[in-house]
Amino acid sequence: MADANGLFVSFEGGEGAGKSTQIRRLAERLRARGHDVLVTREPGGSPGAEAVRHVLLSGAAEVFGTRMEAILFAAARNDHVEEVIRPALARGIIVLCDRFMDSSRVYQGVTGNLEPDYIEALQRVAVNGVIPDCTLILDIPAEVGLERARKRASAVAVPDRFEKEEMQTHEKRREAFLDIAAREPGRCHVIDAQRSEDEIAGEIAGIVDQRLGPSANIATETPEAAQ
Ligand SMILES: Nc1ncnc2c1ncn2[C@@H]1O[C@H](COP(=O)(O)OP(=O)(O)OP(=O)(O)O)[C@@H](O)[C@H]1O
Ligand SMILES: Cc1cn([C@H]2C[C@H](O)[C@@H](COP(=O)(O)O)O2)c(=O)[nH]c1=O
Repeated sequence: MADANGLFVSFEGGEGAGKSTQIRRLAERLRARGHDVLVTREPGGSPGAEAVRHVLLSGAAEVFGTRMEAILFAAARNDHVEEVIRPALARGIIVLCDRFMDSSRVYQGVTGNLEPDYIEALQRVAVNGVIPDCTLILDIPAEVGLERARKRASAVAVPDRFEKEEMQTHEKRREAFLDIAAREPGRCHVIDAQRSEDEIAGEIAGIVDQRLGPSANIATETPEAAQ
């Protein structure tokens, strides 16, 4: 479990599901309520892991075998955990992470055809006990998510090498995220990501407030603010 008083929330789902959008909105909401929030992402989130991200998402990684790729994702994750996430949680910070270990289970494990035992062993080393308290799986048909990602890419960036894969592969990933949610209902919440941004943000706010309990609204805990 996560350390000390912080809360560790990961966001998972296919390309263009709306993870970054919802992380931004949740961070704004939590900060407005007096919380200290860290927004981070994977692969990346620490200087070392960002360097690995650059390689993994570029054409250079096309010559890597799936095992090498999985090990690199795990190495980047361990650096991110030890350098950034664990220290933040120990200071009571709420950590919102765009993708985490479930992405490796799905992308390298299920669609990369790696044995579940191999992926799980790598994840144990990578996370070293730091498991999200709550994982929000943004669920959307692959076609809809990719269309969103394509529109965004034409405005800001080129698609990464994972976004270019077959539709069938993306659909298989959607099912794999749903399987994880079914196996770990205490940690995972499936969010229907085809709705409006406001509707999704409202549902996520409710889930996270519940996880935070009585401390959900620090800003209104002073007698003056409560009036
Ligand atoms: N609920 C929504 N309805 C319609 N469009 C949305 C919604 N949420 C996000 N978008 C738009 O879809 C695009 C993808 O959203 P976003 O970048 O948040 O997704 P993501 O899951 O982080 O994607 P990726 O995993 O590919 O980085 C953006 O242009 C965003 O503005
Ligand atoms: C953490 C993680 C990520 N991936 C893949 C999934 C995406 O296609 C990219 C990240 O791009 P994003 O725009 O930042 O979502 O990397 C993966 O294959 N395995 C992982 O563990």
